[in-house]
Amino acid sequence: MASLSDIPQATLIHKEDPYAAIILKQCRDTHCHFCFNELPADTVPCTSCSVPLYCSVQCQLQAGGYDLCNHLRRCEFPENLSDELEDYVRQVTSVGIFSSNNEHSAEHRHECQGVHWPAVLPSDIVLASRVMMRYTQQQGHCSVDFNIHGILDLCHNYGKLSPESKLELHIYSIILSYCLEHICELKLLRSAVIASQIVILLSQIRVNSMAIVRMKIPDLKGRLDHDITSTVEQVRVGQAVYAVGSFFNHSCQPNVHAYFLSRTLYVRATEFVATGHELELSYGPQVGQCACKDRQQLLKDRYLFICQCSGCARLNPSDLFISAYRCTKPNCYGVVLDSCVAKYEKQKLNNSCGTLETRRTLKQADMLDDDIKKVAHHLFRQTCQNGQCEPGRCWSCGSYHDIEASRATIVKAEICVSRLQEAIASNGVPFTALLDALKSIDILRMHLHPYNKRIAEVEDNVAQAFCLVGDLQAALDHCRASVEILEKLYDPNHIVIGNELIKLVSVQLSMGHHIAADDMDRLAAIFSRYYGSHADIIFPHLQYLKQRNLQTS
Ligand SMILES: C[S@@+](CC[C@H](N)C(=O)[O-])C[C@H]1O[C@@H](n2cnc3c(N)ncnc32)[C@H](O)[C@@H]1O
Repeated sequence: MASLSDIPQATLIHKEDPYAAIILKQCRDTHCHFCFNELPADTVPCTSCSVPLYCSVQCQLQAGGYDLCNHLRRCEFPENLSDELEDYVRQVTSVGIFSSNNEHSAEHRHECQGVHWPAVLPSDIVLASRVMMRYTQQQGHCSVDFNIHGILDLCHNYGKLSPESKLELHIYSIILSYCLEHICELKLLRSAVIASQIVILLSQIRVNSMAIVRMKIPDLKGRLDHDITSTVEQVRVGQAVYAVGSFFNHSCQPNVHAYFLSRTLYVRATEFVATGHELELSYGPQVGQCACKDRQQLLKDRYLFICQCSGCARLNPSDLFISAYRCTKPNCYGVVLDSCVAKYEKQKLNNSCGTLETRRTLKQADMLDDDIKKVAHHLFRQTCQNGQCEPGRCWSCGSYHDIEASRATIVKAEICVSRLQEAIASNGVPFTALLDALKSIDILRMHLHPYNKRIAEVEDNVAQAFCLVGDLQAALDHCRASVEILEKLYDPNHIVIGNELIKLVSVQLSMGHHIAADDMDRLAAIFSRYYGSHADIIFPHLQYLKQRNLQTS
């Protein structure tokens, strides 16, 4: 997926409804089975089987239960339909919701009649059935003798699956073809061939389906501002296949951001993208979130590919800092890496620039970030080859750091951090737990690089604890200390920084401080870069903070 023209930052570049979607099992009682929004108190069940719950009649109609579909196909309206609803039904049927070649298909229809597939079968298996049924509904016939894996024409990774996973797919394929033939009365011609094609469809769905997420934000009214220091959380509510959205590759430093309103996928450019450049979103891990080796491992385990994005291929400061130890020499900012991280980072250098000789001739120093020059000075010298960039050696001055001894000390310090986390979870923080955690931060800072992510995490925990005990000034100081580190690990305009700024701003408002217009503008700019005008819908607390700030001024 590459840009055909220059794309300005924050531009909405893609909007798409899913080809097929399904609610996750754990959300069946809490979220609408069609739009995936939270269910209101008055839920609307399916008219035929009462199993799926919807937030409104509109969603119920669009999902299309068996009876409803049959009535509407015959242009009859169920007797108990109100005038208002009848109007709505006329409207949706006239735009083709239940006609052939429709935009939305009646995705629940074939699962209605008490069969209840989504409660029994794994989500991706139900998704496969929905893909096939939608295709046959569009084609207007009830037999299948075609290229099932050609319906979506997406890539798959069947060849890379373990024998156990392959066997599992074959078993589910047989179950699915049996269900489609015997329950949905779908005629699967040449069923042995069809079963093997369903296997490929299933592996396509495993590679290409996306998790639909919602932001979990509590009602802020009546709560203290500093109560929202740790509240923004992404919750997976559904799984869906988007025919075009599936073509975006992954990058650990993405230039586009995907989010959802109802079940619609939105993709927005988070930076300027020049003509011809690849448009890449993140499937999960990102630079700044975890070390390169952990990102690679996660993508390999979950998606079975070795990530070749620019974030993993090129040296970047974040990957050097994120798990580094500090140099023993005072005032030296050099990174000290353990053997595993050092191996990865040196490999990147070799991949991008070849031999040391080439590196010198390429004037590598000009190509690298200033931060890298500061913390890994030896990358530009021959001494790197002679052991200065070995594990345990500072990559800037070459001093030796006993990593094993540091690890042992850190393990002890972490015990106090765990105690503090437990106290936060139980909403009661004893003073001694807080004091011990403060000592732990000092120990971490003595052994870890100043931009090591663990320090940011512990600073954040301590900020939360100070909020709970009501010492907001201390909370603010620790929150700032955490943000300062995160700004070194992520782009300063990354959404993660936006979320951290919300915490900072809300603590400041609780203290009665007025927030500088610059800070509010920065916050708004970050959120609109990722969510455009949808930011206020998805994050209602942004508006709340703006109003509170006006009241404070
Ligand atoms: C959802 S598809 C993306 C579109 C796919 N590249 C195509 O041409 O249809 C996901 C697959 O693309 C490949 N892929 C995506 N991002 C990648 C990356 N950063 N490095 C290597 N392979 C990647 C992997 O094979 C992965 O299983």
